[in-house]
Amino acid sequence: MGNYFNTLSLRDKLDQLSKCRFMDASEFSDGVNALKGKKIVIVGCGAQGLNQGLNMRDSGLDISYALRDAAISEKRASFVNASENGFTVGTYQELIPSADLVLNLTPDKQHTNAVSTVMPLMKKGATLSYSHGFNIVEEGMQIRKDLTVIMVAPKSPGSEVREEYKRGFGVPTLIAVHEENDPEGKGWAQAKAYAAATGGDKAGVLASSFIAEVKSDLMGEQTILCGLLQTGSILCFDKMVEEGIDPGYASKLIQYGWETVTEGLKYGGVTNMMDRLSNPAKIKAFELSEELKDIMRPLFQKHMDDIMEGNFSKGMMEDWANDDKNLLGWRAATGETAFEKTPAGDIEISEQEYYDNGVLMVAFVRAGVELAFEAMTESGIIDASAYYESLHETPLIANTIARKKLYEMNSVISDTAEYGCYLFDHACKPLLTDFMKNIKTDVIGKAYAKDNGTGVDNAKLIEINKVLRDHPVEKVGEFLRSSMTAMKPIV
Ligand SMILES: NC(=O)C1=CN([C@@H]2O[C@H](COP(=O)(O)OP(=O)(O)OC[C@H]3O[C@@H](n4cnc5c(N)ncnc54)[C@H](OP(=O)(O)O)[C@@H]3O)[C@@H](O)[C@H]2O)C=CC1
Ligand SMILES: CC[C@](O)(C(C)=O)C(=O)O
Ligand SMILES: [Mg+2]
Ligand SMILES: [Mg+2]
Repeated sequence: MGNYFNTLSLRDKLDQLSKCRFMDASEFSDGVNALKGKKIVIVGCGAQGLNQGLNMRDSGLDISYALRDAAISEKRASFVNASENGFTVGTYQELIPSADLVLNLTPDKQHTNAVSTVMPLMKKGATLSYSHGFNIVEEGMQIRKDLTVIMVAPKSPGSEVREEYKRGFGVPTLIAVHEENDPEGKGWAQAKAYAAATGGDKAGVLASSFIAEVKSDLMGEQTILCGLLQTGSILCFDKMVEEGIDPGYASKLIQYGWETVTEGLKYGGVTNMMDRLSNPAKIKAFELSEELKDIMRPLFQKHMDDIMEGNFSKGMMEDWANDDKNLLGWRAATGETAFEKTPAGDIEISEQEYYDNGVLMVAFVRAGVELAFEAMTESGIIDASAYYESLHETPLIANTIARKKLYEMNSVISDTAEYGCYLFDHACKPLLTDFMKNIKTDVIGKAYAKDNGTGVDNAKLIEINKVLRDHPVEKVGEFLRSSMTAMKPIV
């Protein structure tokens, strides 16, 4: 075993990275039929395992959970989650041999161990599925040649996979078939049915590759999705308190502010989010985000390069082998931040006030979305995938912060994402020290002056609007959102 991506020629690498086709709704006309009546066994009942299973059962499929013996005998959270939701739960020996489709939804760190244990028990010709391709791409896991290997990767935390499904919508999903494991040619039909069963087809599905999924997923989660939201939360909170804003107000503005401003993003892209500001505030947010882009661009590019070259996965696997020393230290430090420890105050903040008093947060979101999108597409990742990984998923992660701050975000996302989030955050905060020295409460904590004495420079405003609307993330976003007809408001 070794890094599979690094064994490929440059030509093959580029070919795999560019595999990403937006699927037409008509390709899902067969719904879940390819899996109807099949025995589907999920290994692991955590963030993705439980929520995907609930959606798939509601879509009419036969779902049960195979858990480790100790999880059953000790009645661990996974056992309680599955059994209290009325699913059949059994040991590997009891459930895996008769399974037609096994969903490996254990943490990535455990994949080699879990797959090595489960694979010998799988019947000939069965299918093994992943929701993230790290084990295949970064670790080079080899799967028995009679087994079909597919991937159905929701571009969302597990909790939101369920919430969006209950709203009658879904989350964008990447599907793939491992080319080395499709002996019966049934992989694509099963992956499509699985994506339909989780509701993914309502939001948009990309027919992609394991490689394209891994490289884009790691980049999104480390930078804009989790890393930058963590950095932005901590810096904005500390600044407000330093400048005399009531800590309860500051805490609330951030905890719920990301969710509110990124709801505007989800509906109408960066353009709509920025349009929610007054014209003077929009000009200010644009200027701040341009500055942020210049400062943070090298860091975004470094993360993309490290992911592509395998340096990121190597470093994280070294931490796995070192009992997660870095991860656990970073997790503890996050729990000690003032933002995390200050409860949101019992103060009414209107939807518009989140925008008006959160100009810097809007600037962070615009800068992060555009930088992540640019770094991904410059490295060969297709624009639709980069859009889902940057712009569309940011509000889904923001929803988790609204529930219980950074603790909730970092608990709900995968261990891989959590590691990358801290790695980015620890590199990003020092980079922004000088930038933050010039920040005052006019852009975070209080409303930006409607007219700061100079009025609005029309020519400048027109130019800014053009720059925002002409960014490639806005172009592809307009196309992808046109098929999201079932999207429902959250805020
Ligand atoms: N978190 C998310 O929202 C997303 C995750 N993904 C991907 O989905 C997959 C699952 O991630 P996630 O849902 O976060 O995982 P979780 O950490 O939530 O999964 C925990 C589950 O895995 C079980 N488990 C842990 N170790 C082992 C092991 N060695 N053998 C068998 N079972 C084990 C646990 O059972 P036990 O009770 O026995 O400990 C528990 O049921 C990953 O590939 C991840 O990258 C993709 C998109 C988003
Ligand atoms: C954002 C992190 C993620 O990739 C996800 C929820 O999509 C993960 O691995 O948790
Ligand atoms: Mg992801
Ligand atoms: Mg991930």
